[in-house]
Amino acid sequence: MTDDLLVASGLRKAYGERVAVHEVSFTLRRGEVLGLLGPNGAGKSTTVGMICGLTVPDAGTVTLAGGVSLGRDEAGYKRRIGLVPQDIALYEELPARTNVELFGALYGMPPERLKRRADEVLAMVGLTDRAGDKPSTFSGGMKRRLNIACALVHDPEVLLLDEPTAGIDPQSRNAIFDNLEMLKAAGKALVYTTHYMEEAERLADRITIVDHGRVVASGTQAQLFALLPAARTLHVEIAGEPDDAALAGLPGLSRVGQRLDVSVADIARDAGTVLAALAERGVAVRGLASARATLEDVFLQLTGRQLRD
Ligand SMILES: Nc1ncnc2c1ncn2[C@@H]1O[C@H](COP(=O)(O)OP(=O)(O)OP(=O)(O)O)[C@@H](O)[C@H]1O
Repeated sequence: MTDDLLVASGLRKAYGERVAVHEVSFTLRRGEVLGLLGPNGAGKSTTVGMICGLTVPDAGTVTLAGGVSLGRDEAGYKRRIGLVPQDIALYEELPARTNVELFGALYGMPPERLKRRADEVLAMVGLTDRAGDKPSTFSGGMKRRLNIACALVHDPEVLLLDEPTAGIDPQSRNAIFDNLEMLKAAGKALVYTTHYMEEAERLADRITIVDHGRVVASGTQAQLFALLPAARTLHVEIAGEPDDAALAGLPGLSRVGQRLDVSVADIARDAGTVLAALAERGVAVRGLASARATLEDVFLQLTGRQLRD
């Protein structure tokens, strides 16, 4: 018996000769945000499409708790899933409230419940005051939030969000993150696709890194950072021109002009050792800073490439 709410197993999709998703598997639990992190073209949208039933996989299965799958009970499956697509999907000239109600009607929600629920989801995304206005008068961030409200109207257990912050300002992005954190606290399970490692770091409990349609690593942030040879980099600013011969033999060190970057596993333990070794070699230190490893470092370590172009 597992407490997985959704299990995606061996998903594969090719478009003609091009294989968009080779083999993607992951699990999702209640109250969890799973980050699907990967560069443009990694296969994230195709994967999301297969989970919500918009794209038919060539192979693989997606099963919800209770054994419900698209093949066995399509309507039952879709009622439990909400999708916030990458491209905003709204009727621009219909009021925000009508947009939400239309999405609810697709799921056959009875009118009374739909009315109540439309109020709830519009409040949730902070659009109560604009419920009677048309999306054509909204900012990009407000449209994104309305799209989230539409995806939530039928009260799904799983919410799939495909790059939901594309093209919006930082303030709107924070408003969306607040909404998502609230949903998570309410026990919803979220799949959040992004190529922004900062977003995955902030929101995700577990992260599945995809590249070229394959899962290259999966785990909590701590588990992913453990794949790196060092958890932090120590930046040491030095005086004068260092003698490379004097620096030779110091492990994990690289020099960028008058800055030395030293990879260290444990800052408290290793910083003193590094400084002592430099003093011993007659290298004068003018400044010291440290930076923690990021998911960008993890991606680089695993693929040899940057996450962003
Ligand atoms: N309908 C389609 N027809 C043909 N090729 C497609 C189609 N959809 C996606 N692809 C290709 O599949 C690969 C994966 O695309 P996908 O959109 O899933 O990636 P992504 O990780 O979501 O990228 P992005 O963040 O840029 O949307 C790409 O090479 C893309 O060109």
